[in-house]
Amino acid sequence: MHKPLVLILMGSDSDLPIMEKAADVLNEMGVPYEMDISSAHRLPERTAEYAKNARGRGIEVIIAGAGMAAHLAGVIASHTTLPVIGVPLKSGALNGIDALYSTVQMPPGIPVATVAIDGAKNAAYLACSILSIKYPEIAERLESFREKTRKSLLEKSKELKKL
Ligand SMILES: Nc1c(C(=O)O)ncn1[C@@H]1O[C@H](COP(=O)(O)O)[C@@H](O)[C@H]1O
Repeated sequence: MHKPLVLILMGSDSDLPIMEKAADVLNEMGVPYEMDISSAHRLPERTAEYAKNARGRGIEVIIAGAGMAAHLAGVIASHTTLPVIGVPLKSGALNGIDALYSTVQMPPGIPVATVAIDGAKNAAYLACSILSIKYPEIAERLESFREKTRKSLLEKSKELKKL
């Protein structure tokens, strides 16, 4: 069993249906990951420990997903210099706009690379891109995924023209 390179954290188990899409992509890409629930609001000490220990445990990228007042990714970024990818989640009365703003609007020096609302898949692809700098096999898998997407779209275009 390979040691996890990506840590996926989410603020609540209610975030799992979206956040497991990041796990699906990492599985497809053959990237070992670890996934857990940890809230900066409800479990502040544990969340800080997760972030502080991540690099020492061999984690290279962190993906953090949360809805509403989504401080999880930013708080994690404040405790580590690893790249942190934030996924604002659609939850609560404001449909994810609250989570988007609170994830993306970080003060200078503590960046969170923020993907779209519910963009868990792209968070995983971005994690793969970051890892591809060091791991040529991940770069190759990304290339072949892009090639597959390209071919499938061209095929669909051909089918459409037949109609
Ligand atoms: N934004 C945060 C944080 C945090 O930022 O630390 N912890 C939980 N939450 C979010 O609260 C929403 C409602 O959570 P519940 O469904 O557990 O009530 C979830 O989307 C979660 O990510």
